[in-house]
Amino acid sequence: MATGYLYHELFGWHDTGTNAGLFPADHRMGIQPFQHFENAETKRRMHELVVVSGVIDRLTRLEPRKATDEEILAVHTPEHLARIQAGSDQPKGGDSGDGLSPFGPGGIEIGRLAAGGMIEATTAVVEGRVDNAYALIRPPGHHAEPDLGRGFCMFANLAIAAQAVRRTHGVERIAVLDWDVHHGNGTQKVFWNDPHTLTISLHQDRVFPPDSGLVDERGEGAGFGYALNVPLPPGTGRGGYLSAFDRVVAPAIERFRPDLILVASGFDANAADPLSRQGLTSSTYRDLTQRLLDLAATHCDGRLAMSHEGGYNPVYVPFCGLAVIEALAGVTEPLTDPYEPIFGGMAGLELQPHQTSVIDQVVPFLDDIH
Ligand SMILES: O=C(CCC1CCCC1)NO
Ligand SMILES: [Zn+2]
Repeated sequence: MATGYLYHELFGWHDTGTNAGLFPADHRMGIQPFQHFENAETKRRMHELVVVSGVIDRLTRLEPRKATDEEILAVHTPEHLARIQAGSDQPKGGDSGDGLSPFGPGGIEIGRLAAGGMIEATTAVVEGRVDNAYALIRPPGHHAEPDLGRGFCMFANLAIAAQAVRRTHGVERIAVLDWDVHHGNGTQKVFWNDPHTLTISLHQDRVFPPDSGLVDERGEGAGFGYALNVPLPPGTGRGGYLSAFDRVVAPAIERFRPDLILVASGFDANAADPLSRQGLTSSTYRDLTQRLLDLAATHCDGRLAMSHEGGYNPVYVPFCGLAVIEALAGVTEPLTDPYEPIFGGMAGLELQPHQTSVIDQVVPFLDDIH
């Protein structure tokens, strides 16, 4: 099993400042400066665990490149690209659009590298140079809409990669699973009218964007039925996620028969994340990945590529991310996650009736996938 792995030190230099990602320091309000939730540390620590664990030796190292204007404009508006460029030209940088997504001077170049990194990882999979791939990129992308960067995202990295391989390699049917704890609104919006791209988002109900990711968001026009949303209640753990996968994700992908599976891979559904209230541990991420590998093997010669998104606990995200990469690479003796007994041992992480009632609402929608 050849697994591609893409990371670059420049991803750690994407500068998100000290407003903690939400509010600028202001002593009059008691708000102290603190590094942005979306900071280099968590992703750098995940990379370092991939290296120190030795798993890096099992991977095929891929190199990012900068996405071109043409590749970015296949998804984004010229105005959005111009806004990012204008901010990047400022002495202190700018913001991707919503005021929560800052970047430093020259920041567009790192944004291009993130989007281009996912293009390279996805292309390597489509060309068969690797069986599957993980792009540990930054800034994240799944909230970025065609005309607006938001939720810490600058460019819609995964969507840009999907459109790029469509153009260069004629890939037709692409299934996207977003298991970041926040709704994949950007990816959904890009493909809202597109029956050739199935977007499935498993997320905490109305956590972010607060008015987004409801079960009745199903796509429009020819794309109706090709957007699926499973807004899981706060506190959902292993049982709810595996049930959502087995009852919604797997049958949807089986009906859709993709040529390629992409994952917006955020780890902020982990049980110790500051920006959500779910209860996942590394073993569930590993099991979700194995399930995807089985589906990819059955439907699209194993073609599976993952784009890193959120995840904000610098101690635990590395273990969750490593578990995914170990599964992709077919590691048979994975590193023990020391936190699994603590975080996975909490009460109530098995499937709950109120979680089943959400999943039950989505299952009938599978009939609209052809
Ligand atoms: O991880 C994220 C960012 C979520 C934050 C954006 C503003 C408040 C919550 N999205 O996947
Ligand atoms: Zn997130």
